[in-house]
Amino acid sequence: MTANKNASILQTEDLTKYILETSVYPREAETLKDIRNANESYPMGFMGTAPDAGQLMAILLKLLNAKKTIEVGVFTGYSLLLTALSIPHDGKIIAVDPDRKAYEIGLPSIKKAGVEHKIDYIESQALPVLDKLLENPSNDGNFDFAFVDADKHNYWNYHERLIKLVKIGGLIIYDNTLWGGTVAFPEEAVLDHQRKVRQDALAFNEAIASDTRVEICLASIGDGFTICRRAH
Ligand SMILES: C[S@@+](CC[C@H](N)C(=O)[O-])C[C@H]1O[C@@H](n2cnc3c(N)ncnc32)[C@H](O)[C@@H]1O
Repeated sequence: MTANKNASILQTEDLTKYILETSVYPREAETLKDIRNANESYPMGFMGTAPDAGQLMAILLKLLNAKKTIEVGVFTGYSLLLTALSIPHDGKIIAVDPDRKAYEIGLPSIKKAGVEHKIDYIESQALPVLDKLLENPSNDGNFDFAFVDADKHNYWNYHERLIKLVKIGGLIIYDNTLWGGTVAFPEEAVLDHQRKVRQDALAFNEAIASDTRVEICLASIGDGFTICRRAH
């Protein structure tokens, strides 16, 4: 068994296509489409957050009335723009990624959408930025929402920091936690290039499942979305 890269976690291209074409693309903002289109010709453009998972994230942001958020792993900005479109006019996103070149691909769409003022983009590795935020006690529990879609081996390090920065009742979402379905593959079916990140995903999934500080749902959407609600 190998992951079908066009089929998301559903593993059938037809079903993925049906969901996208029926309920996602017809309602997707033009500026988000622009980023998706730009990704098609950008190296590793497939890394953009899956639009159906993004649609779920937009609803959660609105249900939460999220105003202050953190994004770890921006790439060309699909999930960032989606977040900026889902929070109020005076909402703020601290968005961290060392790859400014990728961010600049999506920046014209972010500007066109009129939401650039909500974004504080920090060109950096995320851990030092989160540590810096934690140095200021007024940041404890000061964020409504965080989205993590970056280096998978650091997910637990991000979690230990974000659990302090996000308020009780706030959400942290981790992307790619099913890693193309490989988390459930027998070892011999896993391709060499999938092995390392699959191990990271397995370790993270096990750790988060026994973390009593959060309520969790591993939603089988996109490439696996682990939704955590800070419980205390
Ligand atoms: C899967 S992409 C993010 C996709 C993005 N959510 C979107 O919708 O387009 C992963 C991103 O994580 C970034 N990244 C990798 N290591 C990082 C780190 N230590 N801190 C912050 N970002 C990192 C990469 O530069 C890359 O842009």
